Amino acid sequence: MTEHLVDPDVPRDLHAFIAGLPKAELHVHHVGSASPRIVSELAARHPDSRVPTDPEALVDYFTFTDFAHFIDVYLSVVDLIRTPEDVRLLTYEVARDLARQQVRYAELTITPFSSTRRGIDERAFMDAIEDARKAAEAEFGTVLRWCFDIPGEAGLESAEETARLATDDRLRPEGLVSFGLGGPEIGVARPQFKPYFDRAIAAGLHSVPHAGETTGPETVWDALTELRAERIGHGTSSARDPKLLAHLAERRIPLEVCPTSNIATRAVRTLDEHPIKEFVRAGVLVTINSDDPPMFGTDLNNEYAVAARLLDLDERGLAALAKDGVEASFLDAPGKARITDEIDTYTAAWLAS
Ligand SMILES: Nc1ncnc2c1ncn2[C@@H]1O[C@H](CCC(=O)c2cccc(C(=O)O)c2)[C@@H](O)[C@H]1O
Ligand SMILES: [Zn+2]
Repeated sequence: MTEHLVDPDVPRDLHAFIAGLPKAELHVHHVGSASPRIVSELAARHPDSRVPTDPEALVDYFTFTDFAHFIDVYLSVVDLIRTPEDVRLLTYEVARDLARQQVRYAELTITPFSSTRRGIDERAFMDAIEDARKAAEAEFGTVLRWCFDIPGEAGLESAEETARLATDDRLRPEGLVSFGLGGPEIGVARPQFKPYFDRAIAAGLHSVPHAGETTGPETVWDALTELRAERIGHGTSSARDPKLLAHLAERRIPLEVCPTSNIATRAVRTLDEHPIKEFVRAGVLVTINSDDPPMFGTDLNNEYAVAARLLDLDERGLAALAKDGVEASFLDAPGKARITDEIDTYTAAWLAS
């Protein structure tokens, strides 16, 4: 258990239960998962960068005044990833961190446009992530899948490039399962990305845009109707629209909730004001995720502890939440059954001990 992440309002044995609970992570960004050790190693390699090399100094560097500041800092870390070997190392180390938390399956959001526009060869980029994915599965037992997201603020050029990389049979990596849209939402209307989502969906990819993180519920409606979203990244502002909540519940469209992220980017003021309780009350399928864990001083286990506190969950409630994450994933049925059975076996043994 990472000591600084022990929530004093959550019993220690519940933290221990969470630490051993098999889990799925559905909303976590590739570069945003770089540990302080990796970030400082890359920063030392590239002394022209403004990113601090001292892991202690990173805590201050990763304190954000608002969402725009977060994206600015995020891009300074993106700037540190310059070679295919940087990409491979990052991906492999992210898998190691996930495996340590008993994450059995993760859909990692990758922004290939940010790397190819910075000069990394597209073929070498795909080979690097696939090589890391296969090594991680063989060595840690954690299954990784990819979501390629459009960095919406970078414009339609980035949408075109992301759709091309995701749908070209010669480039598209085997681990790719979904297509997303990230970055700031203000001034970046979702409907303009419809043709790119149409292409990705026609190529067999699932639609998982961010929506309603920093703008209102109308953005979530746009993601549903225009981008045919099957899950919503964050969807925080959905709580302001009862019709939308009813729609999400009825259609079983999961929300990828990342509570600590919403506080760190100042999308929500405090954890106690987080709308997760409203989502559950409305019958919406809630999944718990970490978004950019080291940048937000969290990890997936801590997000489960936060959820336990906000939703007043015991071991059975946490196991149900973990199973909802598996259910909402894009794993095949046997893969889902395997993790769900593991969760049940683990929970029964814990409660019997
Ligand atoms: N909570 C989050 N909510 C939303 N997105 C999040 C979140 N966490 C991480 N991201 C990531 O932020 C990036 C944004 C990148 C971006 O806007 C941009 C704009 C202009 C140029 C370039 C460039 O690369 O040159 C990039 C995306 O990669 C996205 O995956
Ligand atoms: Zn995100």
